[in-house]
Amino acid sequence: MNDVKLAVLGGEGTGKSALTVRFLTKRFIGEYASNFESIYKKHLCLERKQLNLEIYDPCSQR
Ligand SMILES: Nc1nc2c(ncn2[C@@H]2O[C@H](COP(=O)(O)OP(=O)(O)OP(=O)(O)O)[C@@H](O)[C@H]2O)c(=O)[nH]1
Repeated sequence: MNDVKLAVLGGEGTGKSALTVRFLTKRFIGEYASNFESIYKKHLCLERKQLNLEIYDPCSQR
């Protein structure tokens, strides 16, 4: 089992949360409460390897 940690980086309002949630749920959700950071965890199988994926989605500084 491999652990993979991923951070989503980008400018304010560029769609970091939308991209992350779409990857995890296959759905586009238009609006978020984006004033807090989130860590998502997902278990997946990629090329026959089991992965524990942790995705860090930071909130922009305002
Ligand atoms: N039409 C469209 N709108 C998008 C897309 N991705 C993001 N948006 C919109 O762009 C806005 C910002 O998206 P977020 O995912 O909140 O962006 P973010 O980078 O996480 O924002 P911060 O954390 O505030 O910096 C939201 O209103 C989304 O609905 C897309 O692929 N298409």
